[in-house]
Amino acid sequence: MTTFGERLTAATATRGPLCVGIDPHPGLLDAWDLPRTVAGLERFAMTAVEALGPEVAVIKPQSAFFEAFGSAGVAVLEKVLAGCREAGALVLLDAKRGDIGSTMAAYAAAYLTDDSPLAADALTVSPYLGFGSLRPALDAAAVSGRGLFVLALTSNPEGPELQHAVAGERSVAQTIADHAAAENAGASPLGSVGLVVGATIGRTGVDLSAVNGPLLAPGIGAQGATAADLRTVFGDDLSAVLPTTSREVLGAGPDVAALRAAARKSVDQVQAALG
Ligand SMILES: O=c1ccn([C@@H]2O[C@H](COP(=O)(O)O)[C@@H](O)[C@H]2O)c(=O)[nH]1
Repeated sequence: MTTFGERLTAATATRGPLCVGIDPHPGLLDAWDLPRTVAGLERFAMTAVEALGPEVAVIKPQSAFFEAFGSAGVAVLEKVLAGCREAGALVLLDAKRGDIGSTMAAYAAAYLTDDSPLAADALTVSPYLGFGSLRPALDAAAVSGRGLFVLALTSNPEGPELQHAVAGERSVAQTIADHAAAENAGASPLGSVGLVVGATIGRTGVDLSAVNGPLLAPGIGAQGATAADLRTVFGDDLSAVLPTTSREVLGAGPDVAALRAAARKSVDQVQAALG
């Protein structure tokens, strides 16, 4: 069994270090001249899969926009997950799950086990019920060769109030980074427990050097960060950075060739910034 860290390393080496999000915002459906219905959602999402699936290393569907349409929207999400897989892209489901351990076990069954229709290569999770509450997801991911991205320093302006707070001698974010490092210890070339660290946040003040896992960097484009900001945020830890952007690329649609061109432009920009 290959690990998520191994598959991610291979995918970014081949396709470049970029994740593109599928975020079917109502305004984007309008811009693509699609109805704000399940049919519009499906057309939007599957066009994005057709354009980006053969092109980028990782695709990140944002679960919220699918859940907003109820069970029919979740059925579209299932098609997106299968379509990304068929096209050769890794799929990171952005659902930011986090709960008490016994409920976390149910989330792990939903997203991190082979026979689930919602299984993804990796899942975003929230550690704010305590990192240890993620244990069922950590164990399920390890057993099935999947990955997790743990929220550490999020891209939104409200994040620092909680994430920079000092508890004991370390900031909350540093504690999360240290837990991830412990999970990834000894993994090569990269562990499968990543962190989310926003490209918008400036200098992190957090030592990420021991994490040994992928660092997902949202915030480029619509949230105001640029590829050039990655160097400021990550300093010497650029090698494991996986920038992710959604609206910046999706805004180029609905034309498939235009979406691909936008993704390629973003890959070139982040490759230049990461060196
Ligand atoms: O800290 C975080 C964690 C997750 N996100 C998600 O990434 C995308 C960003 O979309 P853009 O259109 O590129 O702004 C979205 O799905 C967020 O939920 C984040 O932005 N920041």
